[in-house]
Amino acid sequence: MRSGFRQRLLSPQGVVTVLAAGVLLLAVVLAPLVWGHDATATAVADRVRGPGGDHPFGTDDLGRDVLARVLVATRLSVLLALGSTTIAVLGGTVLGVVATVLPRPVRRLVTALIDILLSFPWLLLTLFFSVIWGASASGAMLAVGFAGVPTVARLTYTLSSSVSGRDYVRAARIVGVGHAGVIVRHVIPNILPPLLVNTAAHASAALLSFAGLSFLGLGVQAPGYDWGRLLREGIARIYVNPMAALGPGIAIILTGLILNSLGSLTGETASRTSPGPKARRARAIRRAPERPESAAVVEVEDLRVSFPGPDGGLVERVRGVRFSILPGETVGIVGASGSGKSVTAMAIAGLLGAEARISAGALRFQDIDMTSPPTPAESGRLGLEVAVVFQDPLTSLNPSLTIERQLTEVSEVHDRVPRKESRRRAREVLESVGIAEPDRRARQYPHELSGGMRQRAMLGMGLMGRPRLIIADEPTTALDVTVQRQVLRVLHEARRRTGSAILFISHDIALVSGFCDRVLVMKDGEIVEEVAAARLEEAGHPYTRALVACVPHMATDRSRPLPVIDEGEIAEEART
Ligand SMILES: Nc1ncnc2c1ncn2[C@@H]1O[C@H](COP(=O)(O)OP(=O)(O)OP(=O)(O)O)[C@@H](O)[C@H]1O
Repeated sequence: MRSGFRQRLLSPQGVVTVLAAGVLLLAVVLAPLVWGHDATATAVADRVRGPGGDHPFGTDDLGRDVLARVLVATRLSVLLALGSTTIAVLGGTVLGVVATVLPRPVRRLVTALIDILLSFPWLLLTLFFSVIWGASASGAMLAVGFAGVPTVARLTYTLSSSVSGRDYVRAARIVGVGHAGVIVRHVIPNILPPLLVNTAAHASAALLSFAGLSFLGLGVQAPGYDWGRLLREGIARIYVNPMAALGPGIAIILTGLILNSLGSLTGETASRTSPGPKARRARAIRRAPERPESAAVVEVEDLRVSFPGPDGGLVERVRGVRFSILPGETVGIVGASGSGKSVTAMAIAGLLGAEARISAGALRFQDIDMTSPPTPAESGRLGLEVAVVFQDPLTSLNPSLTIERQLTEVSEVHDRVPRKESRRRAREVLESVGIAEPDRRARQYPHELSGGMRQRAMLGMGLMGRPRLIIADEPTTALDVTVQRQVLRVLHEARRRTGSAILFISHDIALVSGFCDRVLVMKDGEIVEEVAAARLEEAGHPYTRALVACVPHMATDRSRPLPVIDEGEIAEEART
């Protein structure tokens, strides 16, 4: 993993970038000490000289060495650019990340404000702010910094919104990780690479803006000087000594290039490094009250889920769904894409976003009423007792955390299990889900595992708790048939060992009927039929019969095309 970074570092671009950054750093640190005297010593007899042996860039109108002044100005120019970049990046990142977890109306307000500010050109904003803070070095630093906040905030908001919709963030929420934990552990490590690249690009733009402000007389004031100020002084003498203007100009361009190259190098690095700070939080867990063994794990009565439609109204996607799941039972939901299978399952797990409007006669997991937001203790229990395995193994796991870290999160957050113990347990669980060499695999990142292993690792996350319900949302769709079987076997084994119930979602009625005890058939947001898996052939609803008819069997005539589901025919048949 890190060899990729080494390769990049050892590439011609990497070597040149590192050497150039080293020279720049030396200039920042040493130039004022080494050339400080030459930069300020006046020699009236030598004033306004062109480039020559003693003065490679010539002299200014007080006879001071221009090259020495350009070198000495490196410190102030770079530090001011970095200062304003820090303001922009810190302010923008905090605003962008926090905006993603704000309630919808406030979030809209904040993003609208960011968009309005973005519609003004950066330079215009900078000039506006520099008028507020006055023509000084610190005023210009604040102006350039604050003018950059909206750009960084927009980028951060877009990046973190896309990450916070990922399955592994949803999984972390199930585990009960709060907003701060999700941001620190899951969002920031995954938006860091593009942010770092952007920071470097921002630093080089800030350097330019600073030079611009000083050039206009709004930045660094005499007797101080940065490259922008030197440029301003040099322009006046450009026909006598072009190097007086070109010198600081070249310094600005070279430094901008170094910052940009560092950005791409660092961006690549960040995507391959392990996570940043580790937030740890444990919650008091209220143990589940004793319940009779036969009581349903899941109870759903007249569940309706709506989402805002394109015209602003609500569109009902799940309509009057009703079913229950007993302990240890395996229930399958089949149906066409968009029929509401996932929405139903996510409603049970409490994982629908804030935009979903849920109403139900009853929506209960164990004794937890899922129609209202869970209390902290209930969240803790949900984290331990509901396991979710999503369809896409690549988005199900956080790419910036090792497998072990993702598994131990559950027990550390909820069970206050010491790190060493939860690591031991993680290895046990990995072994139990059929992952060979659990020690080695635990230390790897998701991309180093095969698709089937990632699915099993995801199931392992659920098994780190005390699952009463495993929701498997199309867990095998992306896998080949052999791996599908392994994953199903592991699911089956997990159910046997833990006594957990399974809600298994799939398009594939053959798979569901082979794996589940009972099948719910969904169509257009409704359960049109509930049937024992063994009696699917006797299904009464035309849609179920059509689904079953599409599955080839030993007696299927292979010379003829498989039947196609005809919606019109089914509707007609259902009416009669
Ligand atoms: N957050 C959301 N906002 C708006 N509409 C949504 C949202 N989530 C789901 N829907 C809509 O609800 C309907 C049911 O979606 P759901 O994901 O449950 O389908 P599904 O049966 O699981 O399909 P698939 O098998 O393709 O995953 C779809 O029309 C989908 O577009």
